Amino acid sequence: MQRASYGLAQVVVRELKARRRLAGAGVTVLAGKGNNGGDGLFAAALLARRGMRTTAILAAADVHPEALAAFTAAGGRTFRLEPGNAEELAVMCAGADVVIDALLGTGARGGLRDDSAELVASLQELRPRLVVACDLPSGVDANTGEVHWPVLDADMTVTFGGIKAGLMTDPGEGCAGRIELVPIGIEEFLRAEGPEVRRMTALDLGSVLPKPGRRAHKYSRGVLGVVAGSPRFAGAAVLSVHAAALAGTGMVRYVGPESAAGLVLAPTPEALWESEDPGRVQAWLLGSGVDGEEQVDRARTAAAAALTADLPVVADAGALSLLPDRCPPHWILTPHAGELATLLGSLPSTGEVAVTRDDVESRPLHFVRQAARETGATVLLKGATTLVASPSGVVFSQSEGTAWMATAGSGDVLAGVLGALVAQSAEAVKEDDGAYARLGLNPEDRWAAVAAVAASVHGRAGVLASADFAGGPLTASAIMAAVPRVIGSLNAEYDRTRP
Ligand SMILES: NC(=O)C1=CN([C@@H]2O[C@H](COP(=O)(O)OP(=O)(O)OC[C@H]3O[C@@H](n4cnc5c(N)ncnc54)[C@H](OP(=O)(O)O)[C@@H]3O)[C@@H](O)[C@H]2O)[C@@H](O)CC1
Ligand SMILES: [K+]
Repeated sequence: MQRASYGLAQVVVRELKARRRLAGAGVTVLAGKGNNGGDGLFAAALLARRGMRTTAILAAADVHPEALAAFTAAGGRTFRLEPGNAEELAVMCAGADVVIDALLGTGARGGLRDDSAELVASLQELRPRLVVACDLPSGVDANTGEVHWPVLDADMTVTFGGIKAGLMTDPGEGCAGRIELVPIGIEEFLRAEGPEVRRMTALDLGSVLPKPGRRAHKYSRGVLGVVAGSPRFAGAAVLSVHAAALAGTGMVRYVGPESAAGLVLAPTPEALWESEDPGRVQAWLLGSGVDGEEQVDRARTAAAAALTADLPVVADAGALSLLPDRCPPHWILTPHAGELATLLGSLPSTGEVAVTRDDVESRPLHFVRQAARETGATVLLKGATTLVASPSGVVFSQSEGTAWMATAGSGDVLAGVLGALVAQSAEAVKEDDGAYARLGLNPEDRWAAVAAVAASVHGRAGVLASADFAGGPLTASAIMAAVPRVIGSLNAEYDRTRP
């Protein structure tokens, strides 16, 4: 607890310094009855000893006694939250340079209640200057990221020992701001337990991104068959094929109507076109923009061929309705929240209970796991934070992108990047001592890692492309154009820093 509160106080000092508000700063801590409130009060005591004006709002009759004693001994003022004074206290809190939210931590059941809920709802409206959440924003479920409103949106969350699953999963992640991890000595234990939700670091990405050997040729580097687009939605095929080519696959074979093929080949003359059977491929990308009987038939034929030949498949958009009864883990589905709701509704186990887009957005971790478990496929759920679940329950969370990426065609680019990585990675995933095995993943969970790599590369490409425009808006084409630079810099960083 001392390490946690010391780490919290240090981060607050650093943050105030960066904002040039350190001298004589006003600090208010909202303290609940558990150890989270204790951490907040001990941290505020340290800040009081540095000369800051510290105030505690005590949200329970019996807060952590030692922490409260330390706080008052350091000169902190206390106010008790009582029926009827929440609004008045909220106005007072809003004037502070920093508000520390230490109402509820990992021991919470449900969300803020009664007066605490009223205080936080009022304070949220008043938009305090700087909010730092202690361990996690109060009201966010540490294990699932599900949120019991109201929650005070944090600018940053100082979390202890390990990054909780709920801070890597929306909607919780959306309330947490920047995450700062403070080690408290339990990290080895947590590592042994294995993380609930994983996140690929730049080093992880560099270790698994496919790199051609000296004797590589286009066939050895992975041939991707693509059934995408249609006369009506030709753009989806144009984008996914070009993105796949940029993400380093040896060759793309496009299967579709001649009218779409003309458009596809114009920006990507490297691709080959077949109206029907494309010959040998290492993987398939099915679905983006597939529409109309003929193109749906091509996607269905390719899906059946993939199943027979045991080839990996990326199933996007239209192909989500062409799945076999049971998919293998090397089928990677890429729905957004609305498509996942539809998919879940079509499964026998959930068909009785309608799942809506809102349900998926409120409980993405729950539903992505359910979809993977029940389809047998690896499921990548697109969103501000992209979650990837393997059928065994292993989950990756990647959140590198920017909100500007919520633009038409962005998902087609992701599908193309993922298709390219899948076509190139099929051999590496099978190796017992290869890069994926070194991540400590069982073979069936490695496809989720491949999908997480694609999500991360896509997100990083969006950020890089937006930076080219001083952080401005993006098109899908701009995201796509940045993909080779992202792959190049991740590989270079890995070569520079690998163990
Ligand atoms: N674990 C570790 O190794 C370390 C943990 N550390 C810290 O401890 C924190 C966890 O502390 P914690 O277990 O005391 O939980 P926390 O959330 O502060 O309080 C829960 C209490 O509040 C109550 N309560 C429950 N729900 C409620 C609700 N909805 N609304 C109102 N009240 C509610 C409930 O009491 P009850 O209602 O059952 O009487 C319960 O007693 C963790 O986040 C981190 O900050 C660090 O110091 C480093 C090491
Ligand atoms: K908290």
